Amino acid sequence: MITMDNIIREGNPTLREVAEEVCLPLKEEEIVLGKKMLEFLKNSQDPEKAEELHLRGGVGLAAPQLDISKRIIAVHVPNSDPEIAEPTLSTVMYNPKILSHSIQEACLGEGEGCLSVDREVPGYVVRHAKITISYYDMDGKPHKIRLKNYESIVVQHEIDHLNGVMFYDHINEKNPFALKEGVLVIK
Ligand SMILES: O=CN(O)C[C@@H](CC1CCCC1)C(=O)N1NCCC[C@H]1C(=O)Nc1ccccn1
Ligand code: NI
Repeated sequence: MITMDNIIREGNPTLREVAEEVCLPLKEEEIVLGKKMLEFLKNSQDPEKAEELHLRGGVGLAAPQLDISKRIIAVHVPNSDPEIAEPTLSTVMYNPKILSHSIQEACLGEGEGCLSVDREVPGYVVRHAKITISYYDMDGKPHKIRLKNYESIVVQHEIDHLNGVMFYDHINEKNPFALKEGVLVIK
């Protein structure tokens, strides 16, 4: 089972590498890894398990964060409505690829963090507001989906990890909270 001890921190060169695509059909170990990444996210969002296992709550995880330089990400985005248990997006993506994106940009009003970054880095991380992505799931099935708002931000943060990009690379150094006209701020 994945715990915080398995997550590498900034300074580890793997976080700055461009990860390798996985080959289809997926290897058994790549399917098992995907399942374990998704399980980590679910555990991290379960109060009891998170406390017991000392997990920081996460909505996304990329294989490079486990020192595995492969293009595999997992996302488990809970519904913003606490009444609804069903997550809005919960899946493992192999070879995720942004096919197209909106001109409009967006950022999280609270900025971003990263399980591989043990410090606060204030500032807006401006990303594409909407993206169309392709990926393969654990069964090797191809998907093409459109994402917007919070899910779009989460997936972009994860795909960045596959390209050696950290969230703070996007923050305006001169004025971290500078916002161009028309950038959507997501609460
Ligand atoms: O690459 C992947 N990562 O680095 C884990 C990150 C991914 C998100 C950061 C911004 C967009 C994707 C992550 O999840 N976090 N960042 C650090 C601490 C907080 C945590 C988080 O946002 N938790 C959360 C949010 C809502 C509900 C439940 N938990
Ligand atoms: Ni991260």
